[in-house]
Amino acid sequence: MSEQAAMMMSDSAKDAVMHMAAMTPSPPPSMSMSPAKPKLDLTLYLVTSSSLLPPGATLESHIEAAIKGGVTIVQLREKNLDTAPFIALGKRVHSITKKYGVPLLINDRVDVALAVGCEGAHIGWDDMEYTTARNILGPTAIIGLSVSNLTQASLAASTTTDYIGIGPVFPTRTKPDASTPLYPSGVRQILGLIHSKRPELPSVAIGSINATNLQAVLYKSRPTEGLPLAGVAVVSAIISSTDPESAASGLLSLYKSPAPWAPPPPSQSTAFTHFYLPLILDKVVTIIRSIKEHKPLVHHITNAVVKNFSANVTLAIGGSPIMSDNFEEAADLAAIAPQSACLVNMGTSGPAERRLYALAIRENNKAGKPVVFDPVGAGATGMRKETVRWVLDECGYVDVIKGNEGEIRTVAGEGIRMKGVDSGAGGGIDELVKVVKGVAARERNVVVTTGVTDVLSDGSRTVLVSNGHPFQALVTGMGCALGSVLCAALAVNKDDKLMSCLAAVLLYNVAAERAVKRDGARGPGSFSVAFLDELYEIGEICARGEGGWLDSVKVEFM
Ligand SMILES: Cc1ncc(COP(=O)(O)OP(=O)(O)O)c(N)n1
Ligand SMILES: Cc1ncsc1CCOP(=O)(O)O
Repeated sequence: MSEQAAMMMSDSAKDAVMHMAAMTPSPPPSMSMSPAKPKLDLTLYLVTSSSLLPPGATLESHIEAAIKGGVTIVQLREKNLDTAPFIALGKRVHSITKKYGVPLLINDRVDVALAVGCEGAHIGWDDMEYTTARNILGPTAIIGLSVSNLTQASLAASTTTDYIGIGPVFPTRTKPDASTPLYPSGVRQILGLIHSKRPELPSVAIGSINATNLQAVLYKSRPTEGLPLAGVAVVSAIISSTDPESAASGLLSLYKSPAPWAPPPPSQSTAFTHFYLPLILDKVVTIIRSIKEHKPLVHHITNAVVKNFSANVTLAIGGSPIMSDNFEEAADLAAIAPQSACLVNMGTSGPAERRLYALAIRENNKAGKPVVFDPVGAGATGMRKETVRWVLDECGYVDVIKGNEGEIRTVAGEGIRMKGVDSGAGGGIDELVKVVKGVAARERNVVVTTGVTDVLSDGSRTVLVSNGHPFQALVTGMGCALGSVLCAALAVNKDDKLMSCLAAVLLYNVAAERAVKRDGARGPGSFSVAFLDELYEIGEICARGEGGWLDSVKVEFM
């Protein structure tokens, strides 16, 4: 179809042409858009929307600047243009993209793509059916398909599409009619499904991706098996910028650098790989000694009930506690100390606290400082469930989630209701292990579940710890203050987060056992004082390089 023909045709005539093309089993060579399939690099995918340009900017100059900044593929997505101006714009833009060897695709309008003679089209579920588009554009055109759920992903992966656009990842103002946000965990599920159907098929994510969340999207969406995202697609992050070249180069450099919270390659964190107990306990001692040596800062965003006890626990192990709910110092606190971590405990949270969690998590992510999230009472109210979802889906990355069984089951999505904030009970330990592993794999972090037997997992390695004492359940703040110890251990040992958590849990629970053996620990009150003494004492023992206190550990590796 020629440019003129496409411009002059009514919609029904166009449909008729498309329909005829659909009936054609293989396209005549003249319909092919280019002799060979252009190289597809989805790394940084610019999707346009002229309406979002800053005042005075032109789409052409913006696209050229963005390509100079590193954009690898462009999609012309202009919802309000009639056919003739759309084709004219397409031709102008194509003359730019061709200069840089960057493919240009047209959104929705296969006829416009054909008239422009560009490299292909991107089509959604309300647009032309894939086979029809392929028949019209020919085998060498690049054609991408949108998917917003598993059913669409399954259908799209059974076509010969060149790539899949998964979205929206987050809520976005750019596409008011977009489906429910998938968040990185939903993208991950879709990637898993695509892998099972077409293992080589590349995908990009789209929907409010920007410099703040790009690395979290990449990291959290990465499936255990199969291809990770082949790129990210953005509209406003580049189009609305007054400096599109820097916006693009900034995104590209974030894309190419490892996330600050990503653990080093496995060869550097060997200690926990073979579950060799003496080696592991050696490492536990080293971590506890290191807390005393480096006095890591633990920024507590925690509930009023437990602040005092948490500060005392942090001090007893050699850390440096700061309790701050101040928006204005969250960024400084994340950056100020060479070794620090942030505890986000949602014990008493409301809308203001939620905004603070978001800020603190982002600032600590940026600074490469670990974040521990304690979803206190997660299942108790709708608001708490929503806070959990929001922290995990929208606030960036949390390195560790720590909670009791009921809380972790809620995080897993079981939605059980809890009475107050005490532990809920579920099935047996094997079933709990499955849940804990599942959450850790989904979030790509470490999950610590406290109970008579604590279950720690990073999604592939799991360890059970059965130390501790029933008095722990009778002291307010005892569960929350474990978050402080986890933070201190993570701050001094980021290489193997599961190992840091194990060190914290062993220190905490062995201290509890030793506390009840002390003279005078008659009940919860005297126990809590003796417990602080024991935390301190074990730190001193570790500082001397001694590991005898670990003789009583009850750990099982799975
Ligand atoms: C790369 C990429 N992925 C998804 C979309 C969304 O396409 P669609 O569902 O057709 O919605 P509109 O863009 O037409 O509003 C996309 N455009 N690009
Ligand atoms: C086209 C599209 N498809 C899903 S979300 C979206 C819009 C993305 O725009 P932005 O990057 O500005 O959120």
